[in-house]
Amino acid sequence: MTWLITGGAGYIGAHVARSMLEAGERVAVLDDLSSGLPGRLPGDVPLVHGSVLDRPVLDRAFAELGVTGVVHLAAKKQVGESVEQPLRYYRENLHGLTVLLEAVVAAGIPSFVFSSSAAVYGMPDVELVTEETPCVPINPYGQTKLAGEWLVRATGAAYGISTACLRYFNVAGAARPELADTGVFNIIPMMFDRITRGERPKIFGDDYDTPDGTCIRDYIHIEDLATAHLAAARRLAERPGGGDLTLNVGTGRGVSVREMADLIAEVTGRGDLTPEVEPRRPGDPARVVAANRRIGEELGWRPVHDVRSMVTSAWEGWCLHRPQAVAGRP
Ligand SMILES: O=c1ccn([C@@H]2O[C@H](COP(=O)(O)OP(=O)(O)O[C@H]3O[C@H](CO)[C@H](O)[C@H](O)[C@H]3O)[C@@H](O)[C@H]2O)c(=O)[nH]1
Repeated sequence: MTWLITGGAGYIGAHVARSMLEAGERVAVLDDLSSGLPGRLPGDVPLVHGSVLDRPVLDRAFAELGVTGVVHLAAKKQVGESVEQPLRYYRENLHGLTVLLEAVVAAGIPSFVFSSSAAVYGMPDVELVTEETPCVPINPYGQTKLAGEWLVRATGAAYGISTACLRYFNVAGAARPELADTGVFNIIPMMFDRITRGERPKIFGDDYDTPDGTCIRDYIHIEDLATAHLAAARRLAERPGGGDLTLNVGTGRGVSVREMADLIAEVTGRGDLTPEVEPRRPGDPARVVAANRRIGEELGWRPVHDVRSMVTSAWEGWCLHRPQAVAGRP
């Protein structure tokens, strides 16, 4: 099989590509390089510079590369930006998916893995979020992921394509510093950013109904997330002809913002910069932790990395990508 990974030069995509290559799969990448970096990929991986919105590029790539399965990760993923620019998010995430699926159907490709998100659940009011927990997304980003799942399942059912929708929880860490996330959009890089400026990290709200008052999340190491894609892709390849899987990809362990801040202080050696508590950030659920039984049963997958290795590897990546900032810190 040859798997085409859309968005394969991105932070998550490059880790998925690496994991699949190491397991002996044949991989090619399609990326518009709007945020992806070609240097994240081994030189011998075919890289098509193009968008999932560009049907002729897709048709050509499928034919020339002999693509037999797609792992679709190319998408916009910033919640705040999606509120400001909903049309852009619907266009890139949902229209892009539609064009891609049309090309998949036309080419007769039998397997499709879709990158979904815990954002589909919105503000879940449960201890552990199962795949049956109602999906009530609260921002355009989550809406495009939920509607994307519907579209993937409906297309799979209509055309006999085997599909998997993977709902990622909070992704963090890096397999190697060069592959680290370069964005500053999530708690770990946001706290690194403050710390390297010599500023105190911020905690958005400590009056939630949780043991220490701060929000709880389920952080999943990017290498574990990548092996979940590998396992899903292999499962689809083994069972062609249709059928769909919808799976949470999380650890089942909750970590509070306060615990994360303590760990970050320890790893960066800046315990002197005690966090400052800010008001709650609008739209933050108190607790989002995955039930991960289904993915264990379906794919035999389980996470093996802990939160400390996520923070440590993310910090190594941060230091590599911002050497001056880190060297110049007070
Ligand atoms: O400097 C910071 C940054 C974040 N937080 C807090 O840390 C928690 C995690 O925030 P992130 O921004 O890292 O992640 P979210 O849980 O808000 O969002 C993530 O998970 C969502 C699904 O639940 C979506 O997938 C989204 O794209 C992804 O970034 C939140 O309580 C947030 O308020 C802080 O206290 N201080």
